[in-house]
Amino acid sequence: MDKSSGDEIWEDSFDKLLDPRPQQSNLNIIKKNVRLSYNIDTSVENSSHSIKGCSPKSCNRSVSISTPNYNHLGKDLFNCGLSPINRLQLDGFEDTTEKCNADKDAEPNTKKRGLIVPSKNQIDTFSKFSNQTNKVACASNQSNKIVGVVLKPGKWRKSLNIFRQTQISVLNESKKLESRNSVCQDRKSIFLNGLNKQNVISQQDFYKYCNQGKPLKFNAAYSQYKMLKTHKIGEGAYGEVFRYTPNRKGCKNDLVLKIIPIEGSIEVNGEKQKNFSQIWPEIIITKKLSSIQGFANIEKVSTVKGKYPQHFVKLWKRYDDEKGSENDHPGLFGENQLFVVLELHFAGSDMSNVIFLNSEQSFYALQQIILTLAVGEEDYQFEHRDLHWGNILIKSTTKKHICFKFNNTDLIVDSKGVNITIIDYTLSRITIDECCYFNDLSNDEELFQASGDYQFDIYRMMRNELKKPRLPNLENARFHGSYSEWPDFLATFTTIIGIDKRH
Ligand SMILES: Nc1ncnc2c1ncn2[C@@H]1O[C@H](COP(=O)(O)OP(=O)(O)OP(=O)(O)O)[C@@H](O)[C@H]1O
Repeated sequence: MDKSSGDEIWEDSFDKLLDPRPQQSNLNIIKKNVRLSYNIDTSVENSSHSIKGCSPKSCNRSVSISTPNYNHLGKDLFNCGLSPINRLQLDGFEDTTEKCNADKDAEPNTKKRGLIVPSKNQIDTFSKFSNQTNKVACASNQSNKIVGVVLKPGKWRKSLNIFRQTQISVLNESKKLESRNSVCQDRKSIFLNGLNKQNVISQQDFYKYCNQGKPLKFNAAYSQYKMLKTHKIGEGAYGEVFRYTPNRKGCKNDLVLKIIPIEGSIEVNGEKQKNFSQIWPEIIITKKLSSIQGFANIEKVSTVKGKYPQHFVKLWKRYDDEKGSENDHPGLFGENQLFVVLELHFAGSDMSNVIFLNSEQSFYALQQIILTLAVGEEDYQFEHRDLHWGNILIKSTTKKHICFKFNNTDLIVDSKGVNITIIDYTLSRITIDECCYFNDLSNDEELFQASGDYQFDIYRMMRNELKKPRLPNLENARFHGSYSEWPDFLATFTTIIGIDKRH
């Protein structure tokens, strides 16, 4: 906000907190040109102010943005059907503000958990245009709006899978889409500058990494007697997550098990199971980042074999009854099924389910997120690449401060009672000893066609950034998509905290 403009009138304690902090600017952690908050505080809700130099026209935003940021600056404040500002409306989404004329005669959209399924008209339009361009134009909409797969904000992979399952006949009409799907589902981890043989991790190498000679028996390794107060707390497209208190002395932390089926031939949750090589980057990344404040703390990785233990199946059913699961029933796994189990420290609830007590708390949570990313990037050229609020966990803490070590400099941030943890490195990238581990996102064409939230615009914007000519070396790869994500992230984040009146 331009202070000379007399706009201080709109400033509140939250904006003041966003003044660049000299220490972090000097370290290049906070860029000087990071956009400040748009004052999405409670004070702005009943106002219709604008920010100097950033009128909707002068903002120069792409017409494909489904959640234009400038909406909350003008009279359309909080009136965008796709905006996270109206997050609660998204579950039963009806886009009343930006309907395509072509939709007028369309049958109503089918709603399935977590997914806003496009109408037949939208899909036809999608198929028609997707062969020509990766921006799907809506015939009657002058603004070239993306109408591909409309996904719920946050975890998108399951929604995408459900879309594939439910719309399979329509997708079959488009050969190009069909072939993209098969490529996409057979996603491969790629080592940027590794040798070919490094692409393949043998079972034996994997077991060795887990300190095992062979897979353990699932039922015995995770018998219910070793675990107290076990319950399912979450799920992803790749696995189930259970929380428990270890039944052993001296173990202070609750742990979570992330159980991921691998190497099997049956599809699970609409995805082909990963093989050892494909899961390898996630394991390496999790282990490497584990010692950095703000990343998930891992206790151990193991490989187990066998049917899903009955006590986990019961907990899975309970979760399904209470909350509804989008995943396949784990009873489908046979005796020979292999699973990789990640044992992580319990790190709290994801941000979409947390209500901050005040603006300070949310601001310091943001500081923690930024510093975590900064340290990860500095130490390992880490990029998360899917950092939506479902992948940020928040836990209360009695510690007054959270300490980070950035480039041998200690940085201390107030906790304000919250501790953040960044999770889910499925799409992340890391460089260790000159070897870069990542999943190739470029095959996930539908992800770049998705709309429904500003989150999906970010994916497109990042892809465009990466398409810009550059030298194929690591230094360059590192430069792209680094701190440049922050302004948008910051804007989204401040939007999010503003909308839910969390302060
Ligand atoms: N360390 C943890 N502490 C607390 N909850 C966790 C932890 N790790 C995972 N979870 C919970 O489990 C859910 C799924 O975990 P995660 O995102 O790692 O799975 P995934 O299969 O990789 O997801 P995706 O579908 O995005 O690929 C999270 O959203 C979160 O609610």
